[in-house]
Amino acid sequence: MFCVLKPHRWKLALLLLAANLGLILHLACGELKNVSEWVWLDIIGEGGSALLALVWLGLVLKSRPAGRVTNYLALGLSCIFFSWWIDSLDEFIRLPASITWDHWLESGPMPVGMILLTLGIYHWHREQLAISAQMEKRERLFREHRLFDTLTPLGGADYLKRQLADSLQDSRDQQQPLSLLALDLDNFTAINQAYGHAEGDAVLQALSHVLLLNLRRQDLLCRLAGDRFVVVLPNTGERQAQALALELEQAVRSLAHKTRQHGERLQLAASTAVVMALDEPPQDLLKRLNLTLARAKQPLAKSA
Ligand SMILES: Nc1nc2c(ncn2[C@@H]2O[C@H](COP(=O)(O)OP(=O)(O)OP(=O)(O)O)[C@@H](O)[C@H]2O)c(=O)[nH]1
Repeated sequence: MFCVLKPHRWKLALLLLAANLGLILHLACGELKNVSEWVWLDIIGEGGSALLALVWLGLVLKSRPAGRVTNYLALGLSCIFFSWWIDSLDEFIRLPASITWDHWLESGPMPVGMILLTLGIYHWHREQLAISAQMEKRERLFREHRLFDTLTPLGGADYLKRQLADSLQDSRDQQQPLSLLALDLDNFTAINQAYGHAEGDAVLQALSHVLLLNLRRQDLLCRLAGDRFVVVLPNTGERQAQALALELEQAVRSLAHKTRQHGERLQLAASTAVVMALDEPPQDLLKRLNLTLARAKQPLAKSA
């Protein structure tokens, strides 16, 4: 408790000094009342309020980081405590009727304290809103993180569907074409069988990097499943998408991936398909893309 309050020791020492000065001033100018004159209800009410203000101050200082907002709150509560403290002193000490400064000491700090406290609470509220917004952003990032593939640095199927829905909406709003490109490795199963699953994983990782390097800034590459990748191409018509697909096929053929065990070069090839988005839901567009890809793969399947 005390080490938490350590950064605020000067504020607390000042408050203690002010409270003691008030007491000394009362003792110097007045005289102690007899116990029979004490009004217990007032003592408990005023003294209890002063004590509670001290507890609030301790809790605020303990739970908040030092800074501007904490200073407002601490100063406000200190003023309120001081007012209640001076108020409770006249329950024990009688001051001559000619003295008026005790009214100033008693009533002056209260409104100042209330204003400072209000300012502090207002800024605390704004601070809390900023923290909540930050937390929400982090939570969203975390949620999106789970939609990412564990093998490649790419989004998975769920992420693709989400982004596709947004891209379709953007393309409708901006009246710009949107195309989708699918790329599937040919005979990837044979690589897994000949060199093992881990080597297959390494191929998929290398492939994802090569594809990323060959795409534009605005394109979004995702791994749909296994050896199938899908690219969302904003502001792209079918011809441009087909040209990009040919470039990607070429890049895959040129990829000189070497196996980890024997350093043997793997001859890779991929099939591609392209569709342009119509006014349709994301799942229909993906279905059309998969069908087009299946048709592109048909000659390969027959020759196998
Ligand atoms: N290494 C590895 N293999 C995977 C992964 N996910 C799926 N696969 C394998 O990828 C292969 C995909 O099979 P297919 O879709 O028939 O692909 P393919 O053998 O390339 O056949 P075609 O596409 O017709 O040329 C299967 O053998 C899966 O076991 C993965 O994360 N890592």
